[in-house]
Amino acid sequence: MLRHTTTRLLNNISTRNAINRTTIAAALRVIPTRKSLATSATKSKAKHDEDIDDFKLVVHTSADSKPAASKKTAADASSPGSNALKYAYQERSGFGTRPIYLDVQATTPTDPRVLDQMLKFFTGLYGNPHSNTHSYGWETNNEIEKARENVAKVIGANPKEIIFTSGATESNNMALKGVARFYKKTKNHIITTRTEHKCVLEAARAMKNEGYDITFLNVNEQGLIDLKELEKAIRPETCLVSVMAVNNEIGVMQPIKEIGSICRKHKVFFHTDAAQAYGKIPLDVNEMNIDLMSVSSHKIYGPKGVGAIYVRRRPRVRLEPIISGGGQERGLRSGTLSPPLVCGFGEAARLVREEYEADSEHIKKLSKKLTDGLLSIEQTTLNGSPIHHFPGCVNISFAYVEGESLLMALRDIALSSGSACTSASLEPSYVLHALGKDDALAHSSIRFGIGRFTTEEEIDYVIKAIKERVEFLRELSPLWEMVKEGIDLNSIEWSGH
Ligand SMILES: Cc1ncc(COP(=O)(O)O)c(C=O)c1O
Ligand code: FES
Repeated sequence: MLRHTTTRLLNNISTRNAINRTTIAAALRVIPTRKSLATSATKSKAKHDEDIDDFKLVVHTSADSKPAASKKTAADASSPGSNALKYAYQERSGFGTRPIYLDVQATTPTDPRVLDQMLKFFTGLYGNPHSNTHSYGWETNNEIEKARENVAKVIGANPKEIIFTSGATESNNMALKGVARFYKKTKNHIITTRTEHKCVLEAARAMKNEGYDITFLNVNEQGLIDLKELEKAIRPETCLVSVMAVNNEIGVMQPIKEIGSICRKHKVFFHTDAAQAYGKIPLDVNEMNIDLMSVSSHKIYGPKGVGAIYVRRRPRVRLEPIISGGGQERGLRSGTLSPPLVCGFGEAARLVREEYEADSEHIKKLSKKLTDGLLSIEQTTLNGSPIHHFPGCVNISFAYVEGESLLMALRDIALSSGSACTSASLEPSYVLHALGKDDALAHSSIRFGIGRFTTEEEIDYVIKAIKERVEFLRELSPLWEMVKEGIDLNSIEWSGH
């Protein structure tokens, strides 16, 4: 019955068949008809009807309610394209019109096949997987162990080395705090980098407050650490090196295998935050000498609120648990597991292996198209190494355009700047700063995330929309006017007030 509901929701896609990403993407969204758009425009109907033949891109955004506003906006500069989609999509899921989703580093949509696997745990299979005195417990536990195997296979690990957690944030905290606390009698030094995710930086800061010494490695202008600097930083009292595999803001891939061999040579444990890398780039814990790895389900089309930490058994890594209790998960993470989440994660992990080639090829192709399209706009730069780079994360600076204004003008595309506009703080991205970008450039940078369900039509639309809106915003900028006149802005002495 529930399976039927999901299936109906998915517009009769047989979720057991091999994936057809276009079919699934199309089932999740439908291009709005003129009629539906016309009814959504409540005000100035006459004006709207008049405009209906040259729809403004903005009418499909959250600004839908005021499509006929007289004030000229950046989006007014845009007009429908030829190859590109005419409009951002509308979802059929009952959540109204939505922008195109290009924020897959924040989270990915749940794959319908994952949801199908999860539903049975809310109905028949409700046993506690840790109950070992009856079949309710055994049957759920069997499913959990299948999930563990699927999660382990992606990185060449033994299933016994996988500990389920609530996500990569918890796993990162376990690695940094757990290892450091376990070895505190003899070791008190942790090495990490300046471009880690906040949860690693904050966990490191917490350990500093507990008296540990922390080295934050710098990165070069490409976003890469220097291996010699890493080797020099290792001391006899270093307990852990933690370096992320793929950066969430700029997609830069650190040389994980080389870092692993340096750490092994010096007998220091190596942890990597692979939240953005797991299932997306090749990772093998043995080949790369990785001792601990954090992964997250919702970055690979699985449910949110679940993840795992890989903890090597030989040579054994010891860590002090941060959650105490009934001793589940080898005593490292107490608490009853959530079977729907864990098994959804397991199915997502099975699918990333099965779809690896197709996903990688799809993402690479769309990424090239997007990058080429956006870099053809003058005065734009790709942030981070173009070579050591996961193509599904493209971060571009648009000089002389304020990031906030650009995001405002792009409300029909769900994007993130990784800077002030998307967070409560007013600081530009610390990651771009670490690469040596100045405030202005860091402020004009946008991250584009491409995933399994992104379509070529969406990319065509995005390229066109960005070109038009960057041009429009630059036309409003006195700085841009000066640049066009050939004035060297660095030669100007600005008067202070
Ligand atoms: C690199 C990185 N580490 C950790 C996390 C946190 O993952 P989770 O949401 O599973 O806690 C994220 C997610 O934003 C991430 O991108
Ligand atoms: S304040 Fe938003 S990008 Fe600078």
